[in-house]
Amino acid sequence: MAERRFCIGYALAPKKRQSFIQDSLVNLSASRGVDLVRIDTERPLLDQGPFDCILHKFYGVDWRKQLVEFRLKNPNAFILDSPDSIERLHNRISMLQVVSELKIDNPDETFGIPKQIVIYDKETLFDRQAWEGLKFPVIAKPLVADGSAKSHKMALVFNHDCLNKLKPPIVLQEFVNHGGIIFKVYVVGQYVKCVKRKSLPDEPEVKLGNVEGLLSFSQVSNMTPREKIDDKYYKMMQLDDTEMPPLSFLTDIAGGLRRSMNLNLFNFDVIRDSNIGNRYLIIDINYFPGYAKMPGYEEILTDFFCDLAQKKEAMNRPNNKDIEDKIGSDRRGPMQSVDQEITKISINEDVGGQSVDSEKKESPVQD
Ligand SMILES: Nc1ncnc2c1ncn2[C@@H]1O[C@H](COP(=O)(O)OP(=O)(O)OP(=O)(O)O)[C@@H](O)[C@H]1O
Ligand SMILES: O=P(O)(O)O[C@H]1[C@H](OP(=O)(O)O)[C@@H](OP(=O)(O)O)[C@@H](O)[C@@H](O)[C@@H]1OP(=O)(O)O
Ligand SMILES: [Mg+2]
Ligand SMILES: [Mg+2]
Repeated sequence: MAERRFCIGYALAPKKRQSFIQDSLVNLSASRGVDLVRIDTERPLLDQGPFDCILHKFYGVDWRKQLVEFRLKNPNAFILDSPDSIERLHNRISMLQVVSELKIDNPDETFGIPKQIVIYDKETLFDRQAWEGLKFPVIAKPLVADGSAKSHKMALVFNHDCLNKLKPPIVLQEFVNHGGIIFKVYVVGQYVKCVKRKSLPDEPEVKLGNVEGLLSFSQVSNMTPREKIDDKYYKMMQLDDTEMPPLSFLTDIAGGLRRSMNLNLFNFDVIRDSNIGNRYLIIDINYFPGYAKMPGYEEILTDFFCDLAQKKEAMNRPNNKDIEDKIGSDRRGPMQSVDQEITKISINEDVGGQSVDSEKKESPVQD
């Protein structure tokens, strides 16, 4: 009998396709029965396939409609992840709200988010009352985080004098000294991996190079060669002495976020407060981040795909009790909970106003 293969269609922007779809991943997945097939987003999705799973980081009203139609025709296929769930990460307030609601019992470490306010118009920007409780310096971030270049344009603001340079809607977030190092925590289903990266230096140093009361920057922790973050990178960037946060702590946070956001593929940025050594702050969550920079990304992603394939196979069997038990004893814990999340997809038919038009989105500072 012919081998049953699991077909994953991917819809990714060219930059993401280039970084993520590498031969090493495609070949490893293929050797384990998983085919990665490019979806031509210029053609109707329903004319392509068949697909057991759709992997996407692609936006727009039309794409959402196509996913709704695909879902109706293929009720047993997985869609990673649901556009509604991803949408939450496109707004820097709803993105971090989920962190504030998370409860984790940990005697040794605490976590939260920096103090922040949202400003929708210029009037409120100059209203001192709106700033109550917020201390300089602050980071002005565009409210929208849709992946456009503008949505990554930030500004460090040191005083009230340069506020006219800011363009609402923005989030003003207190700058927290964190020793110039950021932890990026990658989540792939139940798998969690933390890496270190260079970040903004602490306040006195960052203030030095600034004369105007405002310092613009963009994707500072992404200024890294497009290669894997490994020990060589840590040495080169002088990051090797920095202690990682406890992995069990990060895994608890990752699991909590995964469940409450109903997402499988994301990363979150964590900084450690220099003044309170065991206090961690989550400052950003990104959908489908740059996994290719994660050491061993091919194995990690392939394991995840194979888990999906196994689950699909189990779902197709008339009596799947034994298989469910087998998957349940998997080394990464029960698949059931992950897959309940994957299959529990609701795509809102009413997609008006949800599209992402990168050119129309504003940056926080005047161009
Ligand atoms: N509250 C904060 N305190 C100190 N530094 C911060 C804070 N918020 C952000 N930063 C710094 O600014 C950088 C960019 O911020 P943030 O991660 O929110 O932007 P982003 O454009 O969404 O990033 P990404 O490229 O990860 O999507 C961070 O990597 C970190 O170096
Ligand atoms: O550029 P890379 O592939 O490495 O991935 C980056 C990704 O860019 P891409 O999805 O457009 O490619 C970004 O997504 P958008 O916010 O722009 O949607 C964001 O998630 C970054 O945090 C990722 O970097 P990482 O945090 O993993 O270092
Ligand atoms: Mg970030
Ligand atoms: Mg981000």
